Amino acid sequence: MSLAFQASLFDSPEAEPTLGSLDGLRRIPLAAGAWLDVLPGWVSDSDGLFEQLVQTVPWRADRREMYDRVVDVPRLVCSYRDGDPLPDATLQSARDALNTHYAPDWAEAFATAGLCFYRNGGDSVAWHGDYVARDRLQDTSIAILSLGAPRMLAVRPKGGGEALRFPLGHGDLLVMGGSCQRTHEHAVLKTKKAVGPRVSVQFRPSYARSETGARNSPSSSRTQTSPVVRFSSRVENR
Ligand SMILES: O=C(O)CCC(=O)C(=O)O
Ligand SMILES: [Fe+2]
Repeated sequence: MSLAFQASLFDSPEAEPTLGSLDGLRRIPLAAGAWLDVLPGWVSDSDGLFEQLVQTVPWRADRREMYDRVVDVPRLVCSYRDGDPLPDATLQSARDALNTHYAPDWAEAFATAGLCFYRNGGDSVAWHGDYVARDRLQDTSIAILSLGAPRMLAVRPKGGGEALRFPLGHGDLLVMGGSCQRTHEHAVLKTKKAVGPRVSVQFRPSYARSETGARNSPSSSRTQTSPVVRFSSRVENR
């Protein structure tokens, strides 16, 4: 897979990724009990981590049924279930640190990891609330670690309202919490700007699922066959 990622100016080539303190998280309250926690630059020296994930994760190209046709999901994905070893020790440490930090607030630990690979500005995820979590009455937290080229994560209230846009850069952390999955939608929209590749790592409690609802483990996804995800409530390919 070719990589047009411009490595950070500050990473030394042999540097190991380092997790910063989560004490620096800043909370942004949204309407209706939703909130976001943001921490730019949580993971530093992460060029090697990014490149390793791009090269070694068994990325899968999903297809999904949209009304009467089957379309490509516009990004590559790989899902790690509760108990699956993660593809890099830093991701394990990141999930442990998040669980330690948030443990006093809720009982549902981050357990799974969904990885998305956005190859360029044409890759995207359409407006959605994460599967299962959006239909629950209880609050859910989902943490996103962004690596590689910056992309904008947009968040808006369900049913209309102003969209907030958060630039997620290399090593940045954003946690969606409270009622966010059921009262708000989020998206990484396509852009015509020339943007490099990006990997998003989403940590979720075990019941919550990514936008497509896909839950296959890496072992079941190593084949290059692309299962069709039957799920068509939104227009995906825009
Ligand atoms: O790319 C991201 O950071 C968000 C991905 C996402 O929302 C999803 O897969 O459910
Ligand atoms: Fe999502």
